[in-house]
Amino acid sequence: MRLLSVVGTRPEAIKIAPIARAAAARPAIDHRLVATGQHRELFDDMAAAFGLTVDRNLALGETGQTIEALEQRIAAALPALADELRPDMILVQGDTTSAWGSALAAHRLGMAVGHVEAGLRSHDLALPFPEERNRVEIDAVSTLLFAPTATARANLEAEPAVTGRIHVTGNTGIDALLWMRGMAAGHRLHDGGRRLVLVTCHRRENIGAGIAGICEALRRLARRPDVRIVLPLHPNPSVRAGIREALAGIANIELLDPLDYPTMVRMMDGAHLILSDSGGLQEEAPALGVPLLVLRDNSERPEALATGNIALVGTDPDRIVAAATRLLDNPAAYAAMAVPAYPYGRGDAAERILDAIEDWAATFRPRASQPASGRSPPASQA
Ligand SMILES: CC(=O)N[C@@H]1[C@@H](OP(=O)(O)OP(=O)(O)OC[C@H]2O[C@@H](n3ccc(=O)[nH]c3=O)[C@H](O)[C@@H]2O)O[C@H](CO)[C@@H](O)[C@@H]1O
Repeated sequence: MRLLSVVGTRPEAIKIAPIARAAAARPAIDHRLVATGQHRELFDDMAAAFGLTVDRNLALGETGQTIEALEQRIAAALPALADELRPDMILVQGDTTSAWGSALAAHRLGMAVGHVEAGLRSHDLALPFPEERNRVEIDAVSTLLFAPTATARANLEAEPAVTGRIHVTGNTGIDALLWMRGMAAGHRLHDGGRRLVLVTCHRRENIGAGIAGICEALRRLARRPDVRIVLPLHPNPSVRAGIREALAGIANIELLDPLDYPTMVRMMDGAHLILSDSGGLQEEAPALGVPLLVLRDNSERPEALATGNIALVGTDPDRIVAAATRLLDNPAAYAAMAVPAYPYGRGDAAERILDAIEDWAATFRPRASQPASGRSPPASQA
Protein backbone atom coordinates (compact mmCIF):
# COMPACT_ATOMS: atom_id res chain seq x y z
CA MET A 1 0.00 0.00 0.00
CA ARG A 2 1.68 3.20 -1.16
CA LEU A 3 0.43 6.19 0.74
CA LEU A 4 1.49 9.72 -0.11
CA SER A 5 0.80 12.54 2.34
CA VAL A 6 0.97 16.01 0.82
CA VAL A 7 1.12 18.79 3.41
CA GLY A 8 2.22 22.38 3.48
CA THR A 9 1.72 24.29 6.72
CA ARG A 10 2.69 24.18 10.39
CA PRO A 11 -0.58 22.64 11.60
CA GLU A 12 -0.55 20.04 8.83
CA ALA A 13 2.98 18.98 9.82
CA ILE A 14 1.84 18.62 13.43
CA LYS A 15 -1.27 16.65 12.54
CA ILE A 16 0.35 14.38 9.95
CA ALA A 17 3.37 13.56 12.17
CA PRO A 18 1.53 10.90 14.21
CA ILE A 19 0.44 9.22 10.97
CA ALA A 20 4.00 9.21 9.61
CA ARG A 21 5.22 7.73 12.88
CA ALA A 22 2.54 5.03 13.00
CA ALA A 23 2.96 4.19 9.30
CA ALA A 24 6.69 3.65 9.78
CA ALA A 25 5.84 0.80 12.17
CA ARG A 26 3.51 -0.91 9.66
CA PRO A 27 5.30 -3.11 7.14
CA ALA A 28 2.24 -3.17 4.86
CA ILE A 29 2.35 0.60 4.34
CA ASP A 30 4.94 2.48 2.35
CA HIS A 31 4.34 6.07 3.45
CA ARG A 32 5.95 9.05 1.73
CA LEU A 33 5.74 12.64 2.85
CA VAL A 34 5.74 15.54 0.42
CA ALA A 35 5.84 19.18 1.50
CA THR A 36 4.30 21.76 -0.82
CA GLY A 37 6.35 24.56 0.72
CA GLN A 38 3.29 26.70 1.62
CA HIS A 39 4.88 27.55 5.01
CA ARG A 40 8.61 27.39 4.68
CA GLU A 41 10.42 27.84 8.01
CA LEU A 42 7.37 26.92 10.11
CA PHE A 43 6.98 23.59 8.38
CA ASP A 44 10.67 22.76 8.70
CA ASP A 45 10.65 23.58 12.42
CA MET A 46 7.73 21.25 12.99
CA ALA A 47 9.22 18.47 10.89
CA ALA A 48 12.38 18.73 12.99
CA ALA A 49 10.45 18.67 16.28
CA PHE A 50 8.81 15.38 15.33
CA GLY A 51 11.81 13.92 13.52
CA LEU A 52 9.79 13.77 10.28
CA THR A 53 11.56 12.78 7.09
CA VAL A 54 10.30 14.85 4.19
CA ASP A 55 10.76 12.78 1.05
CA ARG A 56 10.27 15.70 -1.32
CA ASN A 57 9.90 19.43 -0.85
CA LEU A 58 8.14 20.96 -3.82
CA ALA A 59 9.10 24.48 -2.62
CA LEU A 60 6.01 25.99 -4.23
CA GLY A 61 5.43 28.66 -1.58
CA GLU A 62 6.34 32.25 -2.38
CA THR A 63 5.98 35.23 -0.11
CA GLY A 64 2.83 37.15 -0.90
CA GLN A 65 1.47 34.72 -3.50
CA THR A 66 -2.29 34.31 -3.76
CA ILE A 67 -4.00 31.11 -2.72
CA GLU A 68 -5.14 30.63 -6.32
CA ALA A 69 -1.54 30.86 -7.55
CA LEU A 70 -0.44 28.27 -5.00
CA GLU A 71 -3.31 25.96 -5.94
CA GLN A 72 -2.33 26.21 -9.62
CA ARG A 73 1.28 25.41 -8.84
CA ILE A 74 0.25 22.38 -6.80
CA ALA A 75 -2.04 21.21 -9.62
CA ALA A 76 0.84 21.56 -12.07
CA ALA A 77 3.29 19.66 -9.85
CA LEU A 78 1.12 16.74 -8.77
CA PRO A 79 0.88 14.69 -12.01
CA ALA A 80 4.66 14.20 -12.30
CA LEU A 81 4.89 13.41 -8.60
CA ALA A 82 2.10 10.85 -8.86
CA ASP A 83 3.62 9.26 -11.95
CA GLU A 84 6.93 8.91 -10.18
CA LEU A 85 5.74 7.68 -6.76
CA ARG A 86 2.61 5.79 -7.95
CA PRO A 87 0.68 6.14 -4.69
CA ASP A 88 -2.49 4.14 -4.10
CA MET A 89 -3.89 7.02 -2.11
CA ILE A 90 -3.10 10.70 -1.58
CA LEU A 91 -3.62 11.76 2.03
CA VAL A 92 -4.36 15.38 2.89
CA GLN A 93 -5.10 16.97 6.26
CA GLY A 94 -7.43 19.75 7.25
CA ASP A 95 -8.43 22.78 5.26
CA THR A 96 -5.39 24.60 3.91
CA THR A 97 -4.70 25.59 0.31
CA SER A 98 -2.13 22.78 0.17
CA ALA A 99 -4.75 20.22 1.22
CA TRP A 100 -7.37 21.63 -1.11
CA GLY A 101 -5.05 21.98 -4.12
CA SER A 102 -3.63 18.48 -3.65
CA ALA A 103 -7.01 16.82 -3.15
CA LEU A 104 -8.53 18.46 -6.22
CA ALA A 105 -5.47 17.70 -8.36
CA ALA A 106 -5.45 14.07 -7.19
CA HIS A 107 -9.15 13.78 -7.95
CA ARG A 108 -8.63 15.18 -11.45
CA LEU A 109 -5.99 12.47 -11.94
CA GLY A 110 -8.46 9.78 -10.92
CA MET A 111 -6.61 9.00 -7.71
CA ALA A 112 -8.08 8.00 -4.36
CA VAL A 113 -8.00 10.76 -1.74
CA GLY A 114 -8.01 10.28 2.04
CA HIS A 115 -9.01 13.30 4.14
CA VAL A 116 -7.73 13.57 7.70
CA GLU A 117 -10.00 15.84 9.77
CA ALA A 118 -13.00 15.52 7.46
CA GLY A 119 -16.43 16.97 8.22
CA LEU A 120 -15.53 20.10 10.18
CA ARG A 121 -18.07 22.76 9.35
CA SER A 122 -18.73 26.29 10.54
CA HIS A 123 -21.66 26.31 8.07
CA ASP A 124 -20.56 29.73 6.83
CA LEU A 125 -18.48 29.74 3.64
CA ALA A 126 -17.09 33.17 4.53
CA LEU A 127 -15.93 32.29 8.05
CA PRO A 128 -13.30 31.01 8.11
CA PHE A 129 -12.27 31.84 4.56
CA PRO A 130 -11.08 30.04 2.53
CA GLU A 131 -10.96 27.09 4.94
CA GLU A 132 -14.69 26.31 5.03
CA ARG A 133 -14.87 26.19 1.23
CA ASN A 134 -11.75 24.02 1.17
CA ARG A 135 -13.26 21.52 3.64
CA VAL A 136 -16.47 21.15 1.65
CA GLU A 137 -14.65 20.62 -1.63
CA ILE A 138 -12.01 18.24 -0.22
CA ASP A 139 -14.71 16.10 1.39
CA ALA A 140 -16.65 15.94 -1.87
CA VAL A 141 -13.69 14.34 -3.69
CA SER A 142 -12.51 12.07 -0.88
CA THR A 143 -12.64 8.29 -0.98
CA LEU A 144 -11.95 7.86 2.74
CA LEU A 145 -13.08 10.53 5.21
CA PHE A 146 -11.51 10.53 8.66
CA ALA A 147 -13.99 12.45 10.80
CA PRO A 148 -12.57 13.39 14.20
CA THR A 149 -15.95 13.22 15.96
CA ALA A 150 -19.52 11.98 15.58
CA THR A 151 -20.60 15.57 14.86
CA ALA A 152 -18.18 15.74 11.95
CA ARG A 153 -19.59 12.43 10.69
CA ALA A 154 -23.13 13.82 10.87
CA ASN A 155 -22.03 16.90 8.92
CA LEU A 156 -20.69 14.65 6.18
CA GLU A 157 -23.75 12.43 6.12
CA ALA A 158 -25.90 15.52 5.55
CA GLU A 159 -24.04 16.45 2.36
CA PRO A 160 -25.16 14.66 -0.81
CA ALA A 161 -21.86 15.49 -2.53
CA VAL A 162 -19.98 13.31 -0.04
CA THR A 163 -19.77 9.76 -1.40
CA GLY A 164 -16.68 8.36 0.34
CA ARG A 165 -16.50 6.04 3.31
CA ILE A 166 -16.58 7.79 6.69
CA HIS A 167 -14.61 6.69 9.77
CA VAL A 168 -14.74 8.42 13.15
CA THR A 169 -11.15 8.44 14.39
CA GLY A 170 -10.44 11.33 16.78
CA ASN A 171 -8.06 14.09 15.76
CA THR A 172 -4.39 13.35 15.13
CA GLY A 173 -3.63 16.76 16.70
CA ILE A 174 -4.33 15.17 20.08
CA ASP A 175 -1.96 12.29 19.24
CA ALA A 176 0.71 14.91 18.52
CA LEU A 177 -0.06 16.90 21.67
CA LEU A 178 0.13 13.91 24.01
CA TRP A 179 3.25 12.63 22.26
CA MET A 180 4.99 15.99 22.62
CA ARG A 181 3.76 16.61 26.16
CA GLY A 182 5.22 13.24 27.14
CA MET A 183 8.57 14.34 25.72
CA ALA A 184 8.39 17.74 27.42
CA ALA A 185 7.29 16.43 30.82
CA GLY A 186 8.91 18.10 33.79
CA HIS A 187 9.60 21.41 32.03
CA ARG A 188 7.07 23.64 33.80
CA LEU A 189 7.30 27.31 32.94
CA HIS A 190 8.26 29.90 35.52
CA ASP A 191 6.27 33.07 35.06
CA GLY A 192 7.35 35.05 38.08
CA GLY A 193 4.04 34.55 39.89
CA ARG A 194 1.98 36.29 37.22
CA ARG A 195 -0.63 34.23 35.43
CA LEU A 196 0.26 33.42 31.85
CA VAL A 197 -2.25 34.51 29.23
CA LEU A 198 -1.24 32.95 25.92
CA VAL A 199 -2.55 34.57 22.74
CA THR A 200 -2.42 33.50 19.08
CA CYS A 201 -4.12 35.24 16.23
CA HIS A 202 -3.75 34.77 12.49
CA ARG A 203 -7.12 34.10 10.78
CA ARG A 204 -7.37 35.86 7.46
CA GLU A 205 -10.80 37.31 8.26
CA ASN A 206 -9.42 38.90 11.46
CA ILE A 207 -6.78 40.90 9.57
CA GLY A 208 -7.66 44.59 9.93
CA ALA A 209 -10.59 45.42 12.21
CA GLY A 210 -10.55 42.08 14.02
CA ILE A 211 -6.88 42.32 14.96
CA ALA A 212 -7.35 45.95 15.99
CA GLY A 213 -10.13 44.91 18.38
CA ILE A 214 -8.09 42.04 19.80
CA CYS A 215 -5.07 44.31 20.36
CA GLU A 216 -7.21 46.91 22.11
CA ALA A 217 -8.48 44.18 24.45
CA LEU A 218 -4.93 43.00 25.15
CA ARG A 219 -3.80 46.57 25.90
CA ARG A 220 -6.53 46.83 28.51
CA LEU A 221 -5.86 43.41 30.03
CA ALA A 222 -2.13 44.21 30.22
CA ARG A 223 -2.87 46.93 32.80
CA ARG A 224 -3.49 44.16 35.31
CA PRO A 225 -0.32 43.50 37.32
CA ASP A 226 -1.25 39.83 37.85
CA VAL A 227 -1.02 38.71 34.23
CA ARG A 228 1.75 38.16 31.74
CA ILE A 229 0.50 38.23 28.15
CA VAL A 230 2.57 36.22 25.66
CA LEU A 231 1.80 36.35 21.96
CA PRO A 232 3.85 34.23 19.53
CA LEU A 233 3.38 35.99 16.20
CA HIS A 234 2.36 34.23 13.01
CA PRO A 235 4.82 34.89 10.16
CA ASN A 236 2.12 36.24 7.82
CA PRO A 237 3.39 39.81 7.25
CA SER A 238 -0.11 41.35 7.25
CA VAL A 239 -0.81 39.80 10.66
CA ARG A 240 2.55 40.70 12.16
CA ALA A 241 2.47 44.32 11.02
CA GLY A 242 -0.92 45.07 12.60
CA ILE A 243 -0.02 43.46 15.91
CA ARG A 244 3.45 44.95 16.20
CA GLU A 245 2.14 48.41 15.46
CA ALA A 246 -0.54 48.11 18.14
CA LEU A 247 1.35 46.28 20.87
CA ALA A 248 5.12 46.77 20.57
CA GLY A 249 6.65 48.19 23.74
CA ILE A 250 3.59 47.72 25.98
CA ALA A 251 4.47 46.55 29.48
CA ASN A 252 3.21 43.08 30.32
CA ILE A 253 2.93 42.04 26.65
CA GLU A 254 5.62 39.89 25.07
CA LEU A 255 5.57 39.53 21.29
CA LEU A 256 7.56 36.48 20.27
CA ASP A 257 8.55 34.80 17.05
CA PRO A 258 6.62 31.61 16.29
CA LEU A 259 7.42 28.96 18.87
CA ASP A 260 8.59 25.50 17.98
CA TYR A 261 6.01 22.89 18.92
CA PRO A 262 7.71 21.51 22.05
CA THR A 263 7.95 25.06 23.44
CA MET A 264 4.38 25.81 22.39
CA VAL A 265 3.12 22.72 24.20
CA ARG A 266 4.93 23.80 27.37
CA MET A 267 3.46 27.30 27.00
CA MET A 268 -0.07 25.97 26.57
CA ASP A 269 0.35 23.54 29.43
CA GLY A 270 1.65 26.30 31.70
CA ALA A 271 -0.92 28.90 30.61
CA HIS A 272 -3.70 30.07 32.91
CA LEU A 273 -5.84 31.20 30.01
CA ILE A 274 -5.60 31.10 26.21
CA LEU A 275 -7.10 33.59 23.75
CA SER A 276 -6.93 32.37 20.17
CA ASP A 277 -8.49 32.25 16.72
CA SER A 278 -6.58 29.05 15.92
CA GLY A 279 -8.39 25.82 15.14
CA GLY A 280 -5.72 23.54 16.57
CA LEU A 281 -5.65 25.35 19.91
CA GLN A 282 -9.42 24.85 20.29
CA GLU A 283 -8.69 21.12 20.21
CA GLU A 284 -5.54 21.15 22.32
CA ALA A 285 -6.69 23.42 25.17
CA PRO A 286 -9.52 21.09 26.36
CA ALA A 287 -7.11 18.14 26.58
CA LEU A 288 -4.79 20.27 28.71
CA GLY A 289 -7.62 21.65 30.86
CA VAL A 290 -6.77 25.26 29.99
CA PRO A 291 -9.77 27.55 29.30
CA LEU A 292 -9.73 29.10 25.83
CA LEU A 293 -11.62 32.13 24.58
CA VAL A 294 -12.14 31.90 20.81
CA LEU A 295 -11.40 35.17 18.99
CA ARG A 296 -14.00 34.39 16.33
CA ASP A 297 -17.75 34.64 15.98
CA ASN A 298 -18.22 30.99 15.10
CA SER A 299 -16.44 27.69 15.48
CA GLU A 300 -16.35 24.36 13.71
CA ARG A 301 -15.51 22.79 17.07
CA PRO A 302 -18.95 22.49 18.72
CA GLU A 303 -17.67 19.58 20.85
CA ALA A 304 -15.32 21.83 22.83
CA LEU A 305 -18.07 24.45 23.17
CA ALA A 306 -20.35 21.70 24.52
CA THR A 307 -17.83 20.44 27.09
CA GLY A 308 -17.47 24.07 28.21
CA ASN A 309 -13.68 24.23 27.68
CA ILE A 310 -13.88 26.97 25.07
CA ALA A 311 -16.20 29.96 24.59
CA LEU A 312 -16.76 32.28 21.65
CA VAL A 313 -15.91 35.94 22.28
CA GLY A 314 -15.29 37.34 18.78
CA THR A 315 -13.06 40.38 18.33
CA ASP A 316 -14.96 43.12 20.15
CA PRO A 317 -12.61 44.50 22.85
CA ASP A 318 -15.35 44.99 25.49
CA ARG A 319 -16.54 41.41 25.07
CA ILE A 320 -13.01 39.94 25.18
CA VAL A 321 -12.04 41.95 28.26
CA ALA A 322 -15.28 41.07 30.08
CA ALA A 323 -14.88 37.33 29.41
CA ALA A 324 -11.17 37.28 30.32
CA THR A 325 -11.75 39.36 33.47
CA ARG A 326 -14.46 36.98 34.60
CA LEU A 327 -12.12 34.01 34.26
CA LEU A 328 -9.27 35.85 35.98
CA ASP A 329 -11.38 37.07 38.91
CA ASN A 330 -14.02 34.40 39.43
CA PRO A 331 -12.48 31.09 40.56
CA ALA A 332 -15.75 29.17 40.14
CA ALA A 333 -16.20 30.37 36.55
CA TYR A 334 -12.56 29.49 35.89
CA ALA A 335 -12.80 26.02 37.45
CA ALA A 336 -15.86 25.19 35.36
CA MET A 337 -13.84 25.71 32.16
CA ALA A 338 -10.64 24.09 33.38
CA VAL A 339 -11.72 20.45 33.62
CA PRO A 340 -9.72 18.44 31.07
CA ALA A 341 -11.89 16.91 28.33
CA TYR A 342 -11.11 14.74 25.34
CA PRO A 343 -13.76 15.31 22.68
CA TYR A 344 -11.09 14.88 19.99
CA GLY A 345 -9.81 11.55 21.21
CA ARG A 346 -7.10 10.34 23.53
CA GLY A 347 -4.26 9.99 21.11
CA ASP A 348 -5.03 6.95 18.95
CA ALA A 349 -6.39 8.70 15.85
CA ALA A 350 -3.39 7.89 13.65
CA GLU A 351 -3.67 4.15 14.34
CA ARG A 352 -7.40 4.21 13.60
CA ILE A 353 -6.78 6.05 10.34
CA LEU A 354 -4.14 3.56 9.23
CA ASP A 355 -6.38 0.62 10.19
CA ALA A 356 -9.07 2.06 7.93
CA ILE A 357 -6.60 2.65 5.11
CA GLU A 358 -5.30 -0.92 5.34
CA ASP A 359 -8.87 -2.23 5.24
CA TRP A 360 -9.63 -0.10 2.22
CA ALA A 361 -6.45 -1.26 0.51
CA ALA A 362 -7.44 -4.88 1.04
CA THR A 363 -11.00 -4.41 -0.17
CA PHE A 364 -11.44 -1.55 -2.58
CA ARG A 365 -8.10 -0.63 -4.00
CA PRO A 366 -8.13 -0.47 -7.81
CA ARG A 367 -6.07 -3.11 -9.59
CA ALA A 368 -2.27 -2.73 -9.96
CA SER A 369 -1.09 0.85 -9.97
CA GLN A 370 -0.98 2.43 -13.40
CA PRO A 371 0.55 5.77 -14.24
CA ALA A 372 -1.72 8.25 -12.47
CA SER A 373 -2.32 10.22 -15.66
CA GLY A 374 -3.84 7.13 -17.29
CA ARG A 375 -6.37 6.27 -14.60
CA SER A 376 -10.07 6.78 -14.65
CA PRO A 377 -11.77 8.43 -11.66
CA PRO A 378 -12.39 6.03 -8.76
CA ALA A 379 -15.93 4.83 -8.33
CA SER A 380 -17.65 5.80 -5.11
CA GLN A 381 -16.47 3.58 -2.28
CA ALA A 382 -19.32 4.42 0.08
C1 LIG B 1 -10.02 27.34 10.36
C2 LIG B 1 -9.18 26.37 11.12
O1 LIG B 1 -9.41 26.21 12.28
N1 LIG B 1 -8.19 25.76 10.45
C3 LIG B 1 -7.22 24.92 11.09
C4 LIG B 1 -5.94 25.35 10.47
O2 LIG B 1 -4.96 25.57 11.41
P1 LIG B 1 -4.84 26.36 12.77
O3 LIG B 1 -5.76 27.48 12.88
O4 LIG B 1 -4.89 25.33 13.83
O5 LIG B 1 -3.32 26.90 12.57
P2 LIG B 1 -2.26 27.46 13.54
O6 LIG B 1 -2.91 28.20 14.64
O7 LIG B 1 -1.24 28.13 12.69
O8 LIG B 1 -1.53 26.17 14.11
C5 LIG B 1 -1.95 25.54 15.25
C6 LIG B 1 -0.89 24.54 15.68
O9 LIG B 1 0.39 25.15 15.75
C7 LIG B 1 0.89 25.12 17.08
N2 LIG B 1 1.66 26.35 17.28
C8 LIG B 1 1.04 27.57 17.25
C9 LIG B 1 1.77 28.73 17.44
C10 LIG B 1 3.18 28.65 17.65
O10 LIG B 1 3.89 29.66 17.81
N3 LIG B 1 3.75 27.42 17.66
C11 LIG B 1 3.02 26.26 17.48
O11 LIG B 1 3.59 25.17 17.53
C12 LIG B 1 -0.35 24.98 17.93
O12 LIG B 1 -0.08 24.39 19.17
C13 LIG B 1 -1.24 24.09 17.07
O13 LIG B 1 -0.89 22.72 17.16
O14 LIG B 1 -5.37 24.42 9.57
C14 LIG B 1 -5.27 23.11 10.04
C15 LIG B 1 -4.45 22.30 9.08
O15 LIG B 1 -5.14 21.87 7.96
C16 LIG B 1 -6.62 22.54 10.30
O16 LIG B 1 -6.45 21.36 11.06
C17 LIG B 1 -7.47 23.46 11.11
O17 LIG B 1 -8.83 23.12 11.05
